[in-house]
Amino acid sequence: MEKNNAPLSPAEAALRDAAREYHRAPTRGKISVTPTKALSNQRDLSLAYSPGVAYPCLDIEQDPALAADFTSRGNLVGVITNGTAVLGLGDIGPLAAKPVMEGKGCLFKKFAGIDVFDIELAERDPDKLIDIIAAMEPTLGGINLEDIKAPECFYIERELSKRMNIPVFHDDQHGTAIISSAALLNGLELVGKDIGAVKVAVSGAGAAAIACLDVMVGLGVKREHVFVCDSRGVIQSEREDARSGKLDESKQRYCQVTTARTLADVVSGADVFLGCSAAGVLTAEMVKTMGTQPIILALANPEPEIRPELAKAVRPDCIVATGRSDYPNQVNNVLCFPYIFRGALDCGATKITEGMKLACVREIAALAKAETSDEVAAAYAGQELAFGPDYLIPKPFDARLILRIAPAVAAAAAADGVATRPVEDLAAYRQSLERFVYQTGMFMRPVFSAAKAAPARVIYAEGEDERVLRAVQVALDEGLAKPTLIGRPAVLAARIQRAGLRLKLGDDVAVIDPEDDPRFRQYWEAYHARMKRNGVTPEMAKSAVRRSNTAIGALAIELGDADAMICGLVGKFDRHLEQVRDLVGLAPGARQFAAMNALILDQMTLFITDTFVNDSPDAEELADIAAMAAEEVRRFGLPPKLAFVSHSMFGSSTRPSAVKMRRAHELFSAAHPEVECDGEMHGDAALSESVRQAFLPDSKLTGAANLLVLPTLDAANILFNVLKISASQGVTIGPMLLGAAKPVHILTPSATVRRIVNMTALAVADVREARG
Ligand SMILES: NC(=O)C1=CN([C@@H]2O[C@H](COP(=O)(O)OP(=O)(O)OC[C@H]3O[C@@H](n4cnc5c(N)ncnc54)[C@H](OP(=O)(O)O)[C@@H]3O)[C@@H](O)[C@H]2O)C=CC1
Ligand SMILES: CC(=O)C(=O)O
Ligand SMILES: [Mg+2]
Repeated sequence: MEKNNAPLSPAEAALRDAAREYHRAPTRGKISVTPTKALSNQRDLSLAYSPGVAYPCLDIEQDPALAADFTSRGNLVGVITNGTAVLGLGDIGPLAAKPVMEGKGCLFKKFAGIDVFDIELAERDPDKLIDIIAAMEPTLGGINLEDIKAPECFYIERELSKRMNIPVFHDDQHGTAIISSAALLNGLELVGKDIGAVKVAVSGAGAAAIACLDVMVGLGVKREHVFVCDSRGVIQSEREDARSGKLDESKQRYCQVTTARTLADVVSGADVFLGCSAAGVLTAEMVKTMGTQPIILALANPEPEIRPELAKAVRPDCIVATGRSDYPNQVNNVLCFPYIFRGALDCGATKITEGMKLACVREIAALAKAETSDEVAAAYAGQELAFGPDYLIPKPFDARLILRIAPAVAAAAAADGVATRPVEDLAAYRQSLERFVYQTGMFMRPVFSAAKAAPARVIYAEGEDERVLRAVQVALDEGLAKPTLIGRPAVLAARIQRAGLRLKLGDDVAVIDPEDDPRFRQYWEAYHARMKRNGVTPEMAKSAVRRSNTAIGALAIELGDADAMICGLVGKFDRHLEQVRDLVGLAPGARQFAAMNALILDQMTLFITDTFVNDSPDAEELADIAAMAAEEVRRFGLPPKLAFVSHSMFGSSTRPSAVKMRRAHELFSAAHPEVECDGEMHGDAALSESVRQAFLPDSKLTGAANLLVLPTLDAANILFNVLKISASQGVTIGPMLLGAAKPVHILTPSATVRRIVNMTALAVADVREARG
């Protein structure tokens, strides 16, 4: 990556701006510390702090193992750097490294539920660094060293592992080694080459490269087949530093007696290229000279040693992996570090052993060859996920990573004798890990993937709204949709310019001018044809089409000019619904419209219905609404789990609304026996299995419900808004309109750009689903 003041392409400039905005707003940075206990009265205060806190303190003094029960230490990892080798950006210092460390913290949390303190230390002296980090043992359950440069990192990690009684892991070394080794094993299997016979050319001799090589040699690569370059060329015996004995021991292990001097020399004839160095150092010319079906692991971040398209252009037979998420085969340590720590923390491991690392290699390599689960297929809809040159290793959003790696690591820790709390029942442990699978990180992924696989034509009724224009820009950049804006061209152009957007009217984006469009006649005639038996004259049809952009959008869908519509950013929900009801109508089999909203909260994702349409649906209507809502939940790759919620708990009340909810559950359950559901029940019972089981141990609903069916519109709408406002970090999706004959979503005036983008993706995914 170029430094910030270098000229950037428009796409790179857009990414830079988006990244700055993402880091700055709505809160500064990416991570915060949140209390997990109530602290709302005098008693809480005396428990959380003095005097009550003294008791767990004294208990821990007596028995240090109790710190795992009484504090958050057992789930807390320190991501620690001194900023000397930050991604491929180099020695940018600890302060500038902080966004990366916060980022690692987010990944730990989202993928494995692990809390992180990111700790950036202004200290370069290895011995002092060791002392500082070792002194943090009482605070942390594990240490993830990050972006500390070689060769110091080897010494630092070795000494800390010796001194500390908690897992210490240098992510850039071992995380990278684990993933790249899995990719190498699978790549060699695909090209049918023997690991003992392949020639490996390497760019980089730092933390990542040396660790990768050590594992690869352990797996069978012959050391004499390995040729390594650092920033000064090939590491070989004639080099001045080699002759004078100044070569670090880690490089010395790979020093060769050879006439090769440059990367080009060693790449020639190589079967494998491993790059953990710097952007663009491997040229297309060099790739041309590689052996048959070469495997190229170009892992420098964020810009790899070579872009896959350049390598493929000269060698279509090559297999390429990079550290980036925008190409196939993302070899990135994010596939490993959340899960190896999950397993290590859960069994109280005191070390990360070779056995635990090899367990990760095995699981990751095997996972790429395992049959793809429904969730993964949904998450990466439209992509080829069969083991092959473009699918060497699993994808980061593969939910099975945690389910497979963490138990394998815990088992290996027990086998190696480092587990202080060995996991007794691995099957039960694996099941307990499912709670992490459907959390926020994964949530919109299936919908976006489905949309990207087949971008459909989405029409936006409020095209002139700046939020819509910004969302459309994102939709275009992401390849989510082919947009049509309803709006006056001059106004649209002025607002696009004022917002500094790049979308081009008529080019990227179609336009319907509500004041002057050649299709006007066609549209009002269609309106009239549809409404003439509702007392609408041709003149009234003309005026209705002129007055309502939502009507224009609905007619555009009706006449085949668009596939889906987003509207509702201005005006009342019910006015938009009226147009949709009249002009789009109900889907075959649907008996009413309904609305559902989703909340992505820290601990869970919740869908709530009916938030906007039906005042007080009866039991039959609620059962129908629940069925439509459950279907929509599946669109997110989630198995729906329904709770019909009420003031009543499994018959504790006989008031009409309790009876209604009970009946709604019975009707739904009879029609959809395959879906997990129960009711009527309290809201807490819906989310807590233990509360529910105290009343009904054999409930058909397991774990937490993810879809709450509420008795009335008031209840649903109020619940949704209260949750929305009380969850500071919550993301909301919706309202999703259920029951319409075509994908139409009526948003609300409070919709943000992000919500419009999400709803665009959902509308496109709906189109895809409807087309089958
Ligand atoms: N995809 C992934 O998961 C990961 C990728 N990486 C990437 O690997 C790269 C190195 O990281 P790391 O090992 O932690 O950093 P280090 O600083 O420890 O090592 C960097 C190495 O790259 C060498 N190098 C620098 N420039 C060149 C060049 N032009 N040609 C050949 N070698 C060069 C350095 O040479 P010298 O020894 O002479 O200074 C050094 O050996 C980064 O780009 C990082 O983003 C790292 C970890 C994970
Ligand atoms: C991925 C990573 O840790 C790095 O590039 O440094
Ligand atoms: Mg790193």
